[in-house]
Amino acid sequence: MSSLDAREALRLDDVRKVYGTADNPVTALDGVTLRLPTGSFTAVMGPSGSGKSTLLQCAAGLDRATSGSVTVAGQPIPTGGEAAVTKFRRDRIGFVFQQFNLLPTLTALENVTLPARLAGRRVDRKRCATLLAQVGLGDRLHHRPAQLSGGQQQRVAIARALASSPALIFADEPTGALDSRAAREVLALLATAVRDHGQTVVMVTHDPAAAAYAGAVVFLADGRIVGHLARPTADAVAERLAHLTDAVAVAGV
Ligand SMILES: Nc1ncnc2c1ncn2[C@@H]1O[C@H](COP(=O)(O)OP(=O)(O)OP(=O)(O)O)[C@@H](O)[C@H]1O
Repeated sequence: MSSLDAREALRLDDVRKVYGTADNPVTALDGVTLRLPTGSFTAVMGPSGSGKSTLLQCAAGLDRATSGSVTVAGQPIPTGGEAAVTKFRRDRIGFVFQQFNLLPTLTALENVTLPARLAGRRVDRKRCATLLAQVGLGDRLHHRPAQLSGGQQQRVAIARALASSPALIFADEPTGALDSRAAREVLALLATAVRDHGQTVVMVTHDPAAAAYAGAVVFLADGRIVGHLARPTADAVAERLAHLTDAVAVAGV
């Protein structure tokens, strides 16, 4: 595939991220190369401190890699000022966070239309309402977040992420604040967005049961990709993860 191939929703080439000072550097990502095709659902897993959040931050343009390149749907993340990167993110990337990140004073529908309003795009309220109906909240359009359960709030956040038809959705521990039933509903929605609508999703999770909803799992340890599992089951993921955590402990990291 060429470097401008839009069938590749995400491409990382030899991405390194070093925090700290020259005297005391912390290498959070140590040469990560990754290609994710459009329409894929990938879970990113690894021991604590392995670089999962850093990978997501750099891949989403929320933080800048120290070296290497990140390409979203064939377009490199701009290297210019913050305004260009913000526009790039708004146009191409959706986010789902552990704590939902809804605005408490806005209704469900207003939360879903907000990104378009902020970006100065035409607001398609009908489409946003349809998305809320698709995530099972057709009768909650005018409720505020405090009037919704955690699972319902996360479903609003998913509708919000889908509203701009982004090339890529990043989900950071999307089920971390939910009970297991609400978690299953949220994961099923993400999987449906991928299967039925060709959405691309990258999800950071600690939970093997959540990872099993993805089509593939990428394992990180010590800032490097150390494994890949296609068609994961919760048991297979848990086993791989246990080995990784043991290996990190043995290495004294
Ligand atoms: N802003 C920062 N400044 C310095 N070091 C950092 C910073 N952010 C992360 N790190 C370090 O980079 C490494 C990777 O951190 P990261 O948060 O990406 O790991 P993680 O896999 O997401 O961990 P967890 O599962 O615990 O959330 C760790 O060693 C961490 O201490």
